[in-house]
Amino acid sequence: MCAQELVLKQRTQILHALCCSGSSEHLEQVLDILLAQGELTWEDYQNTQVPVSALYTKARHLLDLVYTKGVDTCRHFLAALKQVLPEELGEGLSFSGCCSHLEEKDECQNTSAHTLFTQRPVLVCKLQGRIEDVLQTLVSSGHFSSADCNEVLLPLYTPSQQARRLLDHVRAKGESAVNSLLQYVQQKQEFGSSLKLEESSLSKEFIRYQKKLSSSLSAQSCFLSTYGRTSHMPLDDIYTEGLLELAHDSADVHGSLSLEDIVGAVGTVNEEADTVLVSGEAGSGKSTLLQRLHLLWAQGAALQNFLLLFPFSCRGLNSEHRELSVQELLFQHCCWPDREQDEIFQFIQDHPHLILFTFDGLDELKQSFSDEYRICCPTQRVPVHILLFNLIQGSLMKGVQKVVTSRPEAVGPVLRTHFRKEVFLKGFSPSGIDCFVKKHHKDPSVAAKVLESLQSNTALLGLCHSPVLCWIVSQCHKELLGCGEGSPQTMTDVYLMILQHFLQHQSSTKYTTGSTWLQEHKETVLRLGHLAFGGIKTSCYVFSGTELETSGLTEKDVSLGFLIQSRDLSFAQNKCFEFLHVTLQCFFAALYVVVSNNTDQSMIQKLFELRDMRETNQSSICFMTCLPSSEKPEQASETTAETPNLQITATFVSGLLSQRHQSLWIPCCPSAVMKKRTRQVWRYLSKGMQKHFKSIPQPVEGEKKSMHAMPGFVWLIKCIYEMQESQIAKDVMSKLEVDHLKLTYCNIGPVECTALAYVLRHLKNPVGLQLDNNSVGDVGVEQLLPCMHICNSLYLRNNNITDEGICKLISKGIQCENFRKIALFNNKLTDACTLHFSHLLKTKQDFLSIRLGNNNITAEGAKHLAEGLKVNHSLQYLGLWGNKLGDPGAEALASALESSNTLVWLSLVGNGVGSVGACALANIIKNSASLEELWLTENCITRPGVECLIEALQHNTNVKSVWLRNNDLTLEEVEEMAQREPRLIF
Ligand SMILES: Nc1ncnc2c1ncn2[C@@H]1O[C@H](COP(=O)(O)OP(=O)(O)OP(=O)(O)O)[C@@H](O)[C@H]1O
Repeated sequence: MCAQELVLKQRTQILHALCCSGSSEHLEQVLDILLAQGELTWEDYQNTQVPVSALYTKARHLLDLVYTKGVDTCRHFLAALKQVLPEELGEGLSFSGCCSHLEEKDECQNTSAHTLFTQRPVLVCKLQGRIEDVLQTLVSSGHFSSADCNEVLLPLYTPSQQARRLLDHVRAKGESAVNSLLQYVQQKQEFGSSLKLEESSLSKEFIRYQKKLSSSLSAQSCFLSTYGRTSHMPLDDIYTEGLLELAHDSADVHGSLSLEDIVGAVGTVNEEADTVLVSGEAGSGKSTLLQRLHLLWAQGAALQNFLLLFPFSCRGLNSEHRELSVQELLFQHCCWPDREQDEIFQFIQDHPHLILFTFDGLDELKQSFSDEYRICCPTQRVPVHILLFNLIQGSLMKGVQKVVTSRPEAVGPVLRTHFRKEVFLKGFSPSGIDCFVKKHHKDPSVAAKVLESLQSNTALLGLCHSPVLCWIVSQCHKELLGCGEGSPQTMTDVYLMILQHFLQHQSSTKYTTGSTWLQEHKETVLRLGHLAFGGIKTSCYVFSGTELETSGLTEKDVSLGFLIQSRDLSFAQNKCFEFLHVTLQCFFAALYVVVSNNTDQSMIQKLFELRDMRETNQSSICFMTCLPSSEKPEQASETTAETPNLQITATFVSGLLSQRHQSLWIPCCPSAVMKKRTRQVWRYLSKGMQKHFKSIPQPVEGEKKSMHAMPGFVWLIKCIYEMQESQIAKDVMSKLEVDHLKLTYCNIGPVECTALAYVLRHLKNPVGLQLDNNSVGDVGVEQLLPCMHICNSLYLRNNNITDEGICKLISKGIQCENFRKIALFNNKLTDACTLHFSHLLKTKQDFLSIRLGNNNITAEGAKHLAEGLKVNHSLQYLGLWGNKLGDPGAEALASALESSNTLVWLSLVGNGVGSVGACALANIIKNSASLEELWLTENCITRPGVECLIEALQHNTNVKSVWLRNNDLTLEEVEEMAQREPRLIF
């Protein structure tokens, strides 16, 4: 069949292929090609591109046109179509044979204006992303006015349409303007020879490259590395959703974010920035989350608006010592295009919004962030960390979206200004732990036993919110289920369990007592410890064969499974190794510090004093000053990225020196040395705490003495907890004299709650404990119970607490003499919790304040509360704003409180109580001798409701204000009533 017949026969399919996307882009590309080939004249082009015509009309016009022009034009048309829509044509349309006899038209016209035609498709592609620059050149050369520029830049045009309008305008301006444009193009090095590029080869090569990149990503990310040699666990089988929250409150998000939300618009705080930060503690699952994103993209299951995804690991980038350009970075570190490298890179530059870069573990990068050295040229070669910083800031490859992961401590204020938003990864939720354990153990009876043992050991359950610890616990289920009374309580216990698990897995001997297994493997542990410690000191997480040899590691040591082969270093010539997880490296480093006879005595001092340096905000690296200069990393410009791992190491040192583990060391180490090391750690912890307490400012007269904890405080209490030495907790805490302890926004989860309770229970005097805006959760609440007796007030705003947590909290609180106030707004409470509060009110006749704002309490809950309020003679403050009490709820509360002689403050803001509710509440005003403030803002109250309140106020001089803002009243009503009763606040 000839081309002309084909155009006629397949008219419907061709029309559909050109227009079904709704965008005119495909049609315009075909027109560009035909214009370039001289198959269409400028007049033909203009007749087709009549601005007011619909897309289908234009396409039909083109089909008619090429048909009437004859078989040759039809052949060129079909070839152009195939070039623009190769995929489409593979499926629906077949033109085989008809495009094969294309002959290049020998054009001998040689004017510049003619070049605009012949090169049109390439110029359209190349000019995108540079339009403003070109326009500036044309304005400077006097060829364009600002009105011309505005016409080109009309916002309704897509970037490619802007490029076409630019070419058309330039053509209309004459030869000189055309020359000026072509000169501009020639000057740009990257245009050069690529002007001769065949568009068809780019699209084909691009698709080939995309496939290569996605299959390599799929291969890299389909298994989890922690399962290393023990088993191959497909990510799809084990991946469990973690808790993802925005760092900044956002009205449009409640609860956890989805993976796609990470790159979505939700929670954006800086519109100008292209980089999203995912931050989370060690082992919270940041790398795994990125791995999941990569896999989903490669499988075509998510992020499909990105055509290319380039994954980087900062750990891998540390080993790149060459200077690279962006192009080299992308192609050499991620995926090499077999052909058309420059064109593919040009495409990336021209379509930044279709590209995603991910950078895992910014905290592991040896150089700290600095924005001193700015570059914007993608072909400029610079050290890789400078490339990285410029990409993050957006001075390079503006518009490309980037996702960066890091521990929170490693991100300083300057770097933070470059983020579009920050998302916290908070590890597993309680149901996540459940789900993970069930996925890990295919045998449901084993999973059930593991979960049961976690429920009976809530300290361990708290630890399992961290995915890496949940993995260890699941991996060591045999040890866990067999350990009876000595079930792990601390992070150190859990890591000792995995140590024992791996060592015994390889050993033929079965040990019966704890001490023997370590003694047997002491040398191996020390060799691994030496390697780990050397790495932690210098922020090195990847080791060459030579480094393994220097630490004396044997093949057998390596085969134990603590070390795995690095996969980030595809460019490295030789095999490299890394620890299964960086926290395991910290653990081995700590083992080395504790057990080795060779460690410098001052090592412990350096580990613990590092803390002080950070607390006093000195960014110099104390620990590093002790190293030989060859081992020092570059001067940190902002934060010391390596500090978190030194801190974790120090925490493990505290745990390993605990009295509970002394029996492990007796056969390996002289006990005098161990005692000395223990005393040393004890001293530093004690000194650290005292220093912290001394920094508390003296209270202003009349105010309570309050301590706002610095992050170092949380770390110190975690070390004390790891030591499991109640004497040290007692010694330290007896010196703390404050009335209020504030730990808001301190990343307090269940693990930190365990440590807090461990030390706070030794305080001499009761305190107010403020833990607002953390991730305490029900498990954390349970962990706090041992220190409830010392809390006179507890503030737990925004902490994911449910009725279950409240049930435990109240049953303990009732027994605590000092406990008088509780604030729980913004949690997940429902009517079920009010039964417990009612019980509290009935039982504790000295309770002063209950604040339950922004939960899900309805009239039913109000009725339960009323039961308690009726018989309570102490409550002064009751806050229930932002619930759903309605008028029945208000009525129930009013009847319970009307005879209260203690209630001073009542807030029912935003509860839809209406006028009926307001009239009922007026009875409290009428009868109460204590009430001072009643808050009824946003309650749909109309005039009759306010009239009741006014009437009641005439009988009460004690009430100071009744807040009535945003109710259903007219301006005139407000004015009139405010005059009648000045205590009404509108
Ligand atoms: N979402 C998840 N589903 C299943 N397992 C997970 C998940 N997240 C983490 N894990 C387990 O925890 C281990 C540690 O997680 P990961 O390395 O991702 O943490 P990280 O936050 O990147 O740690 P670090 O900051 O120390 O590098 C993983 O190797 C895996 O075994």
